[in-house]
Amino acid sequence: MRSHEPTPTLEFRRPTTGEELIRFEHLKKAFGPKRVYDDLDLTVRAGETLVVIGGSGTGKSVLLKCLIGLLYPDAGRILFQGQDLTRFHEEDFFAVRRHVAMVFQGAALFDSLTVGENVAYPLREHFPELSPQEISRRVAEKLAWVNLPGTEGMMPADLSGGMRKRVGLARAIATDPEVILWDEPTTGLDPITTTNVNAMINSMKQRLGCTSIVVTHDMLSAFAVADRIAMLANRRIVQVGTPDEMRRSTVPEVRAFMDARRGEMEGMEVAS
Ligand SMILES: Nc1ncnc2c1ncn2[C@@H]1O[C@H](COP(=O)(O)OP(=O)(O)OP(=O)(O)O)[C@@H](O)[C@H]1O
Repeated sequence: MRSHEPTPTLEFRRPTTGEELIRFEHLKKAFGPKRVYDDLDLTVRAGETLVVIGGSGTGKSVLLKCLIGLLYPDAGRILFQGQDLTRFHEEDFFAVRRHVAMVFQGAALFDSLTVGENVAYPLREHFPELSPQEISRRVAEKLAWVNLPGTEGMMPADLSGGMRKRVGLARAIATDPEVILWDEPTTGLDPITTTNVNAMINSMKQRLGCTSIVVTHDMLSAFAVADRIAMLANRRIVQVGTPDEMRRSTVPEVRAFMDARRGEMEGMEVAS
């Protein structure tokens, strides 16, 4: 919880591709005795897909949660177009979430609402001025984008896991966010659905021109979508680079992580 000094609400301007959009600076975070970050630095550029890799429990999801105000770091700054989000109160993050949408690990749908009502939910929250016709139009558009046209009247319980995931995505992108956060988007999915999710991440970039941060330990997925890959280990980012730079890395933590996943990587080389 923040102290009650006045904070500005987020001022957003459309970024130019390649400019610095988000910067995590000297971030520290602990849960009791468990130190997650000691001094974490990471920059995200507008229009890129940045994949954050790292072992289990290294703090990949915590990073995304700090960005949308579900958690606060203990020290350091999170700059969004130069505005320090760590000074924002919880209620100020409402404005941030219109521009930064998170696709959760589970689809986290409202089971008592239809598919259409689920996708309409953030639109009603963030754009109360929209007419019911415009909301229906946008819902239909987003469901078509995730290859689920005409499913507005279905209930979440009637959908397969992969379909639920896609409805979750349609809901996350309903407000046309500039930044999409993907938390383990391919975990637990079969290979075909995984390929579809990777294609979706790439197509959102083409369609929305958005910036994505993808948290995963699925290296196939990482290499399929990343412009750059950041490796989290030992409570900090140990290297950021293009997929090729990471493949050729001599940083011990990166090498160890890649070597442990050699099977996956070889599969990828055969497949490509
Ligand atoms: N709300 C919380 N309260 C206490 N500890 C937490 C909380 N959220 C995360 N942690 C701890 O912080 C550490 C980092 O968690 P995080 O979920 O970011 O890991 P991760 O890298 O995403 O792991 P995984 O790949 O297994 O999902 C873990 O040790 C986790 O138990």
